[in-house]
Amino acid sequence: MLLAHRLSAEERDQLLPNLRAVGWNELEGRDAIFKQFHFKDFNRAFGFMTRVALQAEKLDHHPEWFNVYNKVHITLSTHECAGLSERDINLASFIEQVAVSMT
Ligand SMILES: C[C@H](O)[C@H](O)[C@H]1CNC2=NC(N)=NC(=O)C2=N1
Repeated sequence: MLLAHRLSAEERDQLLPNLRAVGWNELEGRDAIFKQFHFKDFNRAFGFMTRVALQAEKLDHHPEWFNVYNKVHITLSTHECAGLSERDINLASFIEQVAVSMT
């Protein structure tokens, strides 16, 4: 896989507004993005996680996440570059598509 690089200020200005608009935010104190999802019940939440997990494995890019019942909290960051890379943006975009289809 291509080496990941931390997004530049210009790249962030270009790529983050779409994700901010749907609830993703940059963390303070860590170069990562975060969003909380709420579903109707555990089945929906876990179905969502299953679909994201399979894609994450395919991309070899995995979410840090927390689930209880119908809540899923997700943090995305790239270890290789110790921060936010295009891989996180791509995975977040995929996650959004799945979430829309599950709510
Ligand atoms: C060796 C392998 O490419 C790395 O461990 C992958 C696996 N999944 C990963 N997931 C995330 N979110 N960030 C990474 O840097 C990462 N690295």
